[in-house]
Amino acid sequence: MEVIERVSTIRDHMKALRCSGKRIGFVPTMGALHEGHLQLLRASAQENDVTVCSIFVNPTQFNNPEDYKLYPRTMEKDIELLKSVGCDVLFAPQAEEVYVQQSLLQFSFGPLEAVMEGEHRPGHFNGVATVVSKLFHFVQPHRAYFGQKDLQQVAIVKQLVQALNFDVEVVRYPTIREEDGLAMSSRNKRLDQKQRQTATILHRALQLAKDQLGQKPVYTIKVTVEAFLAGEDQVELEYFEIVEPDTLQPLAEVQPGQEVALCIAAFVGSVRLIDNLLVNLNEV
Ligand SMILES: Nc1ncnc2c1ncn2[C@@H]1O[C@H](COP(=O)(O)OP(=O)(O)OP(=O)(O)O)[C@@H](O)[C@H]1O
Ligand SMILES: CC(C)(CO)[C@@H](O)C(=O)[O-]
Ligand code: BAL
Repeated sequence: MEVIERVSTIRDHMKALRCSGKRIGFVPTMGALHEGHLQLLRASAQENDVTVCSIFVNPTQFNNPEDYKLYPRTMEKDIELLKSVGCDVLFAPQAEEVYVQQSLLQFSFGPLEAVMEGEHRPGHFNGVATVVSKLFHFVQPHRAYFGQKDLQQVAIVKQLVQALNFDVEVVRYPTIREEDGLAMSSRNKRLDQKQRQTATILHRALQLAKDQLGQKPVYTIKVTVEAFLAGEDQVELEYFEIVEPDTLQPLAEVQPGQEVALCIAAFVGSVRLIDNLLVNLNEV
């Protein structure tokens, strides 16, 4: 596996690969890799000639400085894991090179960024859109893989690709979970043993809501989920929403046969976690 730090080097390397007719798959990450990331990488390795992974803890998408400082960084172990799944190129740039000047770019995603992560993490999607645009320019992938765990991020990236005419196919890959249902996430590494057990409450809350879908009104389901989390020590619910899965707009009611997304964000101790479930109302 090639490990590349410099922007000029990755540009030259990718240009050469594209010119030789290779199909390029790309998995952007912030590192501290886990099985969720590895599945995205395996899918890319299977569906493309060359797989590139980026590891870059992007400062502009953190609305909370403490979250940025404490974000897990495990580069040596990450390199071993990348080799084990057949990744061809790791791009791990320095922030000074990605941001040669303070970023002044302003994106606007309209209603899509007015809810959930966009509402609760001001500036977050502007930082994501900025860095994803830069990474797409550097890597020039044919396909880019993103996890369903960050459902709103996938929708933002799809809108970005359309708005800027990037010639990139965006693939949404299903959420990979621990055996007890907790969605894998790099931030899980910051949970202590007790909090790690408690953290399954996000998934349990989504299951509880799913069981009531189509039987109880949306408002009642939301109140039930709020009460479920309110009873738990060290847990603070930020939002629970039932939304349309593409526009991410909250639904006041649901119809038979409709596809909906159940989305949740909550603090467990000081660690903020998110999760979601896609549900077809015909199947509940
Ligand atoms: N459990 C998972 N299943 C599938 N994809 C995942 C999972 N966790 C993360 N991803 C995807 O991996 C890519 C890189 O994510 P990132 O490096 O931020 O890791 P993360 O585990 O989401 O960490 P955190 O949420 O703590 O930032 C994103 O597209 C993300 O959606
Ligand atoms: C897409 C991404 C790598 C941009 O920094 C990040 O938001 C992530 O890891 O999901
Ligand atoms: N995995 C999404 C990136 C973030 O939470 O900042």
